[in-house]
Amino acid sequence: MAGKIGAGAALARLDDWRAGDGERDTICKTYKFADFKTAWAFMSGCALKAEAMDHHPEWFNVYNRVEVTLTTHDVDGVSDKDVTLGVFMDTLAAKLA
Ligand SMILES: C[C@H](O)[C@H](O)[C@H]1CNC2=NC(N)=NC(=O)C2=N1
Repeated sequence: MAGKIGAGAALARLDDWRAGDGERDTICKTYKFADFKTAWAFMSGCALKAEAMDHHPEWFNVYNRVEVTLTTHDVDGVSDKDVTLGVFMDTLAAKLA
């Protein structure tokens, strides 16, 4: 099981992510797409990756905006899995831009 690395270490390996503002150790990012169907395509691609990783995002979608929070419940904080999923999300978002 991947250990907790903490939001700070994760943010050093990601672009334009930020630490969550609650008590929990999390990282967050808001993506804005051209329209709803592009946002949905992003979420669909990420959902398949999340299932393959058995590691799932906490997210909110309204129209073309997707707000993502990543943390690893099993270690009660940010782990390498969150970095891996965050990199995947950034790569897919760039392709859909
Ligand atoms: C049993 C445990 O819930 C599963 O192994 C997976 C499911 N998806 C998950 N997603 C996230 N973000 N953190 C987890 O610890 C996690 N665990």
